[in-house]
Parts: sequence; structure tokens; C-alpha cells
Amino acid sequence: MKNKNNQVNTSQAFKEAFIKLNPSYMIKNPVMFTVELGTLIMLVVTVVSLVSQNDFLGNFGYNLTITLLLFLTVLLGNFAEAIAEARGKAQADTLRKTRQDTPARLLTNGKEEVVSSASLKKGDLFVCEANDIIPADGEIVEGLASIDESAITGESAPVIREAGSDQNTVIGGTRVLSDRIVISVSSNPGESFLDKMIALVEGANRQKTPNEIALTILLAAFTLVFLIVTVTLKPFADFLNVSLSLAALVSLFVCLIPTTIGGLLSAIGIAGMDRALKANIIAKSGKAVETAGDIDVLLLDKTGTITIGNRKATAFINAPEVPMEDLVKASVLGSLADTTPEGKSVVELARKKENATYEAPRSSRFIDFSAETRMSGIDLPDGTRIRKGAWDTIKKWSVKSSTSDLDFLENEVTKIAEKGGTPLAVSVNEHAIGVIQLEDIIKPGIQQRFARLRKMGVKTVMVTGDNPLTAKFIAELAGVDDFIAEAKPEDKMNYIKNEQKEGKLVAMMGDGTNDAPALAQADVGVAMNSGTQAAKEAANMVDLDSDPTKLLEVVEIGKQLLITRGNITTFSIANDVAKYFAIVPALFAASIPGLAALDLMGLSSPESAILSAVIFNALIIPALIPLALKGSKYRPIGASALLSRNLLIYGLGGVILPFIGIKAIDLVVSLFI
Ligand SMILES: Nc1ncnc2c1ncn2[C@@H]1O[C@H](COP(=O)(O)OP(=O)(O)OP(=O)(O)O)[C@@H](O)[C@H]1O
Ligand SMILES: [K+]
Ligand SMILES: [Mg+2]
Repeated sequence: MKNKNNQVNTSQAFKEAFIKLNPSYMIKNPVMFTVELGTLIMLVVTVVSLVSQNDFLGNFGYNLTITLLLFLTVLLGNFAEAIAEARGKAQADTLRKTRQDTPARLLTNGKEEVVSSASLKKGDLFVCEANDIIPADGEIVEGLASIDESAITGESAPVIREAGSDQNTVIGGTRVLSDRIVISVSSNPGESFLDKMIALVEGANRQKTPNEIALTILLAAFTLVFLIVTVTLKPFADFLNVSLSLAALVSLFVCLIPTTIGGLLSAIGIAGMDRALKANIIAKSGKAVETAGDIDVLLLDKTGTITIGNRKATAFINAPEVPMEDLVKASVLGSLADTTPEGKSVVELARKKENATYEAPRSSRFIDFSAETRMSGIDLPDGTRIRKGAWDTIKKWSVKSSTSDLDFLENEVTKIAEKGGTPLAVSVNEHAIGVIQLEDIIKPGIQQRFARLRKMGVKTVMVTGDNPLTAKFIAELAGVDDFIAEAKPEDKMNYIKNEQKEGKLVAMMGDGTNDAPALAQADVGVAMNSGTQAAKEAANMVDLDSDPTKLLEVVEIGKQLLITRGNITTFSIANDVAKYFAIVPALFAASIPGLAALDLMGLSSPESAILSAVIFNALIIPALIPLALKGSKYRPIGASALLSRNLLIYGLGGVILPFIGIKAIDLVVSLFI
């Protein structure tokens, strides 16, 4: 999140590192758990070597040193995880301050009563006015207000939230700046957006992602293989009359198993979630963040996602021989009960421009707008049927219209649509009588960012319920690769299913209830924070900035996470293999003259070789903490170029570094033993 202080408390993280030594916690990380076991074994050996002496038990001072170094290795792994978590904890504390108990003006049967925010339940209604802190998450059922959401988003510009629109949700802890709204509570105590966010940043219920689980299993398998390698070295050494102490065997084992990635794995995952949060993305799972790194197609809803979303009526166009007054009257009557911003703006335009107000006769029947029918309207008591909606539906409805009227209106509809406006046709008793022009504003700065997504190999597709001409205009202006028009909610979902059948990974960004099925179906569903409750619940991420191009950051964070994990794994395993060739010749060189040729390093003694390797093995973990937290940089240079580049740096580097590092440490260590 922006503007949030993010101070990392190092001493606190160090304390956490000790708490994490608990074996029931350690067992989740098999590699480091084995190191902990090794430490315990060495502790026992150290104590025993104090009273009884032989070659296998080794000497007390040396054993104690190895024990302490192994303990340090475990501790440093835990510290890496703790320091990654500490950043989230600082943010959680800031958020907690936002979640205080506030008075709520509960509304029951039209009467107001002040209660505590903690007692609000799902479905309760409450009132908020200027300067009130909104006591709970909810949907506005009446009115419109400007709201300061900076406590959550860090963004100081106020946002407009309005009943009946796709921008009708409010978050507990944010502040109303103007006007009066009635809100219906959408979550029970303890389950609010803030509660979920706090749990998320604290990593309280962080689940390992499928990728992480797979890697953990692989690393455990490696550990087992190296256990066998180490154990079989003992009879081999006996046969050759080389004395190998228990300390040497345990140390060799710890040096060979992938402790570097084992110690940093969870820190890498936590840091990825943390980067998402810094980009103002609330990711409900780490899996979604990782998947985002591999996305092929991005679907975007038009209204409210690519455009600002409060479409306003700006003109009435009447059919020939239909008086303007009749069109305006029918438009207003057909919009009186329409709670959408489109409907309200029609009534508004009639009042402002034509100075016309009308009231619906009693016992009229209202037909609500739905994305499915794409029209709305009213049936008057005298039998008059008024409908307004998308041109293709109204055209079908208007069976009694003359061809010339239909031709005229179709021409007007085309003109509006070609400029990116949304035409709403109006029909009375199956006669089309005119068109209302709706206009919307495209969110700024979109085009370049879609171009970058294209460069990353992501195809962008706009899906909309609007007509093909409007869709085409907005699609070109926004710079998306393709568009789908006249899409009903299930069309959006089916498009995603089809792409998925072809093996593609699909992301969807949307804000409306009509986007919810698609958001749930997509591999990565991102809801606009401004969107409806249904959209936010169906999605696996929420973008606090309601920015449709935010997927760019999400993809980069996902790729970064995958690449960082890949790089450190490569490095860790290359390191371990190199250590084998650095230490084993040193252990046997004295007894097998043939091996001396392999002893490239010429380490000062077998004991010093072992010690130096263990020290190197422990220190490499903190050395890589900054990389694990910051992540490898992602460059859009293509997958194979990236792979060969990283293999070169982390694979080759991982092989070479231990030779240099261990030799340098050996030079120092040999001064002491
Ligand atoms: N209040 C309304 N009354 C009648 N018709 C409407 C109303 N609002 C929209 N329409 C018509 O229905 C069509 C579909 O609307 P819908 O909101 O499902 O899709 P959309 O406008 O493309 O938005 P999105 O891109 O968010 O899906 C609109 O293009 C418009 O022609
Ligand atoms: K190791
Ligand atoms: Mg929308």
C-alpha cells in the first residue's frame, strides 16, 4: 500500500527466528527440519565427546563449533522468513488503527438509533452523512456520496459511490465526505474487508501454493538422496582407512542438502504477496499471484473497467413525426424506477435540458434493467408499454415500426456508436420513437500500458454488453487487441472456458455483478475496488486503485516470484553439487594419492575444509535475503532468452562461488586451527 510506513523490526524478527525453532513448525520445511535434527545429534555428540574420546566421536571443541554453526544455519533460515513476515506485520498494525469501534446510525423501520459498529450484522441498514466514518462494509441502497478511501488505498482523491450502480460498495473504516447514504451491511463482524486484509498481510493463513508444495517435495527427495550419499561414504572411508568423524559426516550432509532454497523458500513467497500489496492489489491467495505470471489472455469488461463507468445521457434524438416532448416523456417514465446511473441520468437530462418532469401513475408496473435482456421500462395502467434499451433488442421489440423509421433510427444509433457513445433506443407500444445518447469517459493512460502487456505476450480482449460499433471505438481508443460485443454474462464466462480448453491461462478484470461468473471462472480474477460486492467476492484479487492496466504489475510480480524462486533454486543446487567436489577430495586426498589431482583447492586440512564449507553454507542464506525479498528483476526478453541468461548467472555462478568462498574462509580458519 502506498504511504504506509514499512519499517522492519530486525530484533523482533530475530526473536521470531527462535520461536520458529519449534519442531512442530519446522517439520513443514523438511530440509531445514533435517538440519535441526543434525544440530541435535551434534549437540549429543558434543556432550558425549567431553567424557569419551575416539576418532569417530571427534574432539569436543571442534564438535561444539560445528554444533553452533549448524544451529546458526537453522536460525538464519527462520530469520529470513521472519523478516519477510515483519514487513506485513507493520502494515497490519497500521490497518488495525483504521478498524476501531465507531458509532453506527442503525435504521430500523425508518427510525434511527445509535449502536456500536461491532453489533452490526449482515443485512442491517444504517445511515452515513458527511464526516461520518463508515462503521461496516456494505452496499449503498439509497443515495450517492463522495468517499475518502485513503485509509485503505492510500489514495487521497475522493471516489464517488452510488446506489444502483456497479460502484455501490463501501468499506468500513473509510470516511464519507459529502451527502447522505443508506447502506446495507454486507459482512458479519470479524469478516470485513479490513479483517481479511489484516489476516492477509500478517500471513496468518498463508497457504503454500501448489508450486511451493511441489518444490518442497522435490527438495525433500534431494535431501534423502544426499542422506544416502553421506551414509555410504562412511564404509567407503573405513575401507580406505580414512577416519571420518561424525561431525564431518553431519556437516557434509548439511552442506549437500539444498539449505539455501530451503531457508529462503517461504520468504520468497511472502515477499511476492507483499509486493502485490504494495501495488495496491489485495490477493486472496499466493496461487493467484503466481498464476498471473503465466497469463496468456486478459479479458476486460468495458463499462466501469476500461471506462469510468457512470454513463451519462447527453442527447435525445426523436424519430421523424414523433414530437420531442413525446420522446422525452416516454424516456423519463421508462426511467423513473431505473436505479442505474444510465436511468437516473436520463431523468436528469430531461429536467435540465427540456425542463420536463413527469410522475408515474399509481399501479404502474416497472421492468428493471438486466444485463440479460439489455432493456428496462414501464407498463402504465392504461396499457401503454414503454421500453428502452440496446438497439438490437428494441428493434426486435418494435414490430409495429415502419421501415423508414427503423432506418432513420438505425442511422442515428450508428452515428452515436461510431463515436464511442452508447445508444439507448426508446419504444412505445412496439413503435420505436427515438434514441437517447449515453456517453462515458475512458480511463486515462491506458493505451501505452496495454502495449507493454502485448510485449509481455499477453493478449488483451475487451468484452462488453454494448453494441459492436461502440465496442470497436472504445477498443481502438484503449488499444486492446480484440473485442467481443453484445456479450451477456454467460458469454463472458464461456469465452474464458473456451480459451481454457485450449490450454490458455486467462485473467479477467471486471467490476459489475454481470462480471461475477467470468471473474470466478478465470484463472486470475481481478475485481475493481469500486465494483459490486458480488464481483469482489467472485474474484481472487481486488485492485484498490480500480485500474484496468494494473494486470501489468500483477503479471510482473507473478513472473518475478516464479523467476526468483527458480533462480535461487538453481543457485542452491549448483552450490551443493560444487561443495561436494570442494570437500570430498580434501577429506580423502591424504589417503588416496590419486585424489590429490582432484583437490584443486588445496584446503589447509580436512577439518578446516569442513568448517569452511559449513560457514559458507550458513552465510549464503543471509547473503541472499535481499534478493529473496526484492525479487529478481523481470525483463520482457522472451522466455528462452531469460532462461539461458539466468542459468548462466545462477547456475554457473552457483558452481563457481563455493570454490572461491570456501577457499577464502579456509585461509582465515586455518589461522585458528
Ligand atoms: N438502464 C438501462 N436501461 C436499458 N438499457 C440499458 C441500461 N443500461 C444499459 N443498457 C443497455 O444494455 C446494454 C448492456 O449493458 P451492460 O451493463 O450489461 O453492459 P455494458 O454496458 O457493456 O457494460 P459492461 O461493459 O460493464 O459489461 C448496454 O450496452 C445498453 O445498450
Ligand atoms: K546446503
Ligand atoms: Mg462493468
